[in-house]
Amino acid sequence: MADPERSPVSVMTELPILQIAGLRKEYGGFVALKDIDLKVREGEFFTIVGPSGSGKTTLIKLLVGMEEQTEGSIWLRNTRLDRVPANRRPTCMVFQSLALFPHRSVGQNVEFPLKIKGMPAAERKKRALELLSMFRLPENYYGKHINQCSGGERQRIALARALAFDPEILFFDEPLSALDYRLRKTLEKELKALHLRTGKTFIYITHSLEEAMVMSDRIAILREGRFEQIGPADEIYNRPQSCFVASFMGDVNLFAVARDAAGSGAAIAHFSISAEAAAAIDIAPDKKNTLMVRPESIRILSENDLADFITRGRVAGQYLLGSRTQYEVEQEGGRALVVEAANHTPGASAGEVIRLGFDLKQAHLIQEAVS
Ligand SMILES: Nc1ncnc2c1ncn2[C@@H]1O[C@H](COP(=O)(O)OP(=O)(O)OP(=O)(O)O)[C@@H](O)[C@H]1O
Repeated sequence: MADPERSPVSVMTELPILQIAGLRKEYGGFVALKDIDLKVREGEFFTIVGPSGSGKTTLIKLLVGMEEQTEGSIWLRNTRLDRVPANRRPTCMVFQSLALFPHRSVGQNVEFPLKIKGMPAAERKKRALELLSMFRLPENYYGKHINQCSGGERQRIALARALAFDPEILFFDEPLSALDYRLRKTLEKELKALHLRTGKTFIYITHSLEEAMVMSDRIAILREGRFEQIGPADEIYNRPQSCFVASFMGDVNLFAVARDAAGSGAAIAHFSISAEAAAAIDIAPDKKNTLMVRPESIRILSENDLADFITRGRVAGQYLLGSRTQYEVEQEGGRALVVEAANHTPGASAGEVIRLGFDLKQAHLIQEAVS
């Protein structure tokens, strides 16, 4: 039996900075987290994404010591982190609410962790100014009050204060969700740059996949208290292991795949399929087989264009997305397809019946256990 006092990875050559083994959390009889196993590498930007109620906040609370797990263990390198009291953990949390002291100056806020450590005043000020300049906040902000600062500036101050703790791991609980779109986009890039500059381990939670994709080395998708998939952003986007993950990562087309009438190849309702593609799809007979195609992989075809999968549909909606246009196309049988085309390619207009197609290499086969 495994020794609960020894890190389960102590034999590995590269020790993860954080390891979670068999974590479970129950509130009364309700299971909020189950079977959570995870290894995070030193210096990684790791993001946990999941819908509301999936258990993101619960997981972060266990990691920072605000809640106690029902089962399992949490390790910081070779130390049982879950046995260290919350105020002594070498981690720091950045909240959506930021938790800054509103009636204190910017300088006092940033210096707070340094004061706790007993750093002399002059040294504290020097370090606080360095941290402020790291976040492009000029020196005169040092004496400003928090309530004189904008939302974006407060966000930067909270980050400067978090770094002043010099934590081993920084945890972020949806820190950008209250900000407007432009500011969020700017701060996403800043956070990513900050991560590269500091080399610290960041563990970030969000319900926004877009945010996760921009910043993360790896993403974990949390569903009903369990990890559904963990991998680099492009793998989660292009090769999801379930329809849940595929749909969670933006617009997608999911087609049920069945055997064709001859029983030798694959068929999808209302699509004509090339013989090569039909034969190349390896249907698992005991699983639910679904072909996933992202909107940008479906092309609007002229009458002579070829593709592995071809169908027709009527344009029901048309939405400009900057340099691309998204079309909602109704196929025979009532199914709606989502198609995106660059604006410099031939488009279509509302009500028009168009020919559409995609190739097998742009599609991804999802095979899931039938529940
Ligand atoms: N203290 C508690 N007592 C009972 N149930 C709780 C408690 N805290 C959370 N839960 C439940 O656990 C589940 C997970 O909650 P959690 O807050 O971790 O989800 P979340 O993914 O962070 O959601 P959101 O994105 O809405 O913040 C939810 O069903 C929630 O109702």
